[in-house]
Amino acid sequence: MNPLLAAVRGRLIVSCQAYPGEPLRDPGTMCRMARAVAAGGAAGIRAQGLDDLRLIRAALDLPLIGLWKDGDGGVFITPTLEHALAVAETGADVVALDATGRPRPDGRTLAETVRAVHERTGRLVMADVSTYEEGVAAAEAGADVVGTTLAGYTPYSRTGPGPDLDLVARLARDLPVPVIAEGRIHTPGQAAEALRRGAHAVVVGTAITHPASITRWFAGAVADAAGPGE
Ligand SMILES: CC(=O)N[C@H](C=O)[C@@H](O)[C@H](O)[C@H](O)COP(=O)(O)O
Repeated sequence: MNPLLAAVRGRLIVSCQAYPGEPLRDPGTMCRMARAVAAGGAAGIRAQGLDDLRLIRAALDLPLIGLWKDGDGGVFITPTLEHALAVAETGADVVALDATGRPRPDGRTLAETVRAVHERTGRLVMADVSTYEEGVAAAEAGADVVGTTLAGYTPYSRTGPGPDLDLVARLARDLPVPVIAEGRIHTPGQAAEALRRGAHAVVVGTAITHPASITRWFAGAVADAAGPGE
């Protein structure tokens, strides 16, 4: 197994991302976030945006999964080969990209994109998928690792409040490449369960690095407990 993938086996990877318009949307801030989660035991970092990736790469030696979100509908996670090459250029070890069955904006197939990333950069490719069929196709297309990142985020995939651990288990059972559980893992128990269901590693983002969401969870619970006011 590739040493980078071996290094994250059975471990937690933390996604450090802030969204457009948010107060923490700043490469220096995300770099500090990455250092903070590394201090807490993260075995790898997943991050978005070329500036964030460059800073995090310079600050940390941990395996780094990079992506570039562009656009907000359809294929937006590292949507084209140009985006993927730019992510590789930052020094990220793994290029994460949309590997759903939807047409890619540059007209390339997933297999063509994966091959070009391998040949031109030598980086690993993480295929972000939303269904079992997409996971199988991504492995056939040459992806080095498959993530359940987009489960619940395509119009045709199962949506639920929690992670799709059945999808993790089925992919882990059938694919010849490691499967990373990612998406809506909100508790340590869910992260542990993902590993028990066969995941190679677990990516957690929101529940660790997105204070607005975490605050909303707590504020909602407190408001529910308080009940209707006077
Ligand atoms: C669907 C999409 O755009 N996912 C993104 C992919 O990088 C991030 O916004 C997520 O935070 C990440 O996947 C981790 O998941 P969660 O934050 O649920 O732990």
